[in-house]
Amino acid sequence: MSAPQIPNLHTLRRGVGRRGGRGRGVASGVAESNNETNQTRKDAIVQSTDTDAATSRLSAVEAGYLDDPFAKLLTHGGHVDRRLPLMNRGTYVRTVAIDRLVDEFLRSTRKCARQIISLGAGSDSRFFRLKTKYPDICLSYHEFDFPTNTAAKIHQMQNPSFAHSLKGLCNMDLPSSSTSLSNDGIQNDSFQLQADSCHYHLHPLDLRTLTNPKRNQDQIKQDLSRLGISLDVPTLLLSECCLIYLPPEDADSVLSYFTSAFHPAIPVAVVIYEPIRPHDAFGRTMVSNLTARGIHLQTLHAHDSLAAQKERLGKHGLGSMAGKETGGAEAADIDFIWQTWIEEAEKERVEGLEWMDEVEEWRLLARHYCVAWGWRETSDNVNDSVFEPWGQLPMQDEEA
Ligand SMILES: C[S@@+](CC[C@H](N)C(=O)[O-])C[C@H]1O[C@@H](n2cnc3c(N)ncnc32)[C@H](O)[C@@H]1O
Repeated sequence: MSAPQIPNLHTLRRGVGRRGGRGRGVASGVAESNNETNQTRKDAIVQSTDTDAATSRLSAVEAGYLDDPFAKLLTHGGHVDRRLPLMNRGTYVRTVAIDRLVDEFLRSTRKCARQIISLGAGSDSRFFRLKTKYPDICLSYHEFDFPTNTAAKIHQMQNPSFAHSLKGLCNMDLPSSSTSLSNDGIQNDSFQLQADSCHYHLHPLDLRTLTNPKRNQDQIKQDLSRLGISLDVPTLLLSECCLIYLPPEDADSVLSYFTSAFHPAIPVAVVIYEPIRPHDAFGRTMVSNLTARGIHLQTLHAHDSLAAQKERLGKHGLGSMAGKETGGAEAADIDFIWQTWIEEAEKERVEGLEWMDEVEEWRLLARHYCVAWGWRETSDNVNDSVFEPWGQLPMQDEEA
């Protein structure tokens, strides 16, 4: 959720604004360029969405919604103008919802090693927050993003205040060797941090390059092992507003690439956060506002509802299963999550942070973003289940 994405409610009441406008101008200009320049330009726009995400996070932190000392350190410039209250609340709910799923995953795998793979992680600070919250955690955390974005993140990390916080809060040191921080090195190699059994890997990689249909399962397993990804530990794959920017077939291939590499006996889960419901007035205006900025939510129409998101997860082998294999696929919108996942006292705290005039807009906006989560595992008994707590979360039954 970022400010220019919010449709103006007055416009909605009068009817949806005309499509085109600035978007058509941008589109025709781009069409005149050759394909490569065209793609580079489109990619640059997608890469820049990380600035929206990072500045929204920082705004929510500075307004008191979230406690995240790393948000400022990982945001270029370290300062943002305050977002609207409904934006701050949206960022808050999105973050705590994903944190809750991640926390349950970590809690139920506490006795063993586990792994999180974050697609299009951008400037996300989740790994550092987790390491601060669980100092002795045994976790491999892999982040993927375009080289431009991983380079920018490493640049932010080179700031002495980041190194200081990393040491103080996470008991981790930045590598002293300049090789892993050099501009040359980061284009090809992943950047790594390590403290005891906790590993952080930052991979500069365009995810679309993983979608080569000619690579067979053995080659994929070799690729993953070269990246340091283990195929024998419980793994959570996270796409927080990333796969939506890929062509639908590429987004599907990326999900298959990761989920199919694991043996069925290894617990595997996917968490996705992205917009939904593009067909109503608010959704159409949201899409058209983004199109005007050159941003195309490429998978939005393919996975446009809670049901479609669950079906998508089911197609990747995450969902209800027979016999020893168990699983599930669920989805809930941000409005539902705000109402049912957040405890009353915490809701009161959040509501007390800022006066929100735009309650109607908030609900509309919140109904157009969802979290979807799917899992599979093999367990004889509920006590061994990694994902049993996920099945206990309040579920949204219907498209309301
Ligand atoms: C809206 S930002 C979200 C960043 C982060 N997940 C968060 O929620 O704060 C989307 C991110 O996905 C990344 N992304 C989109 N397409 C990608 C691709 N093909 N390969 C790697 N990263 C990609 C972008 O570069 C950007 O950093």
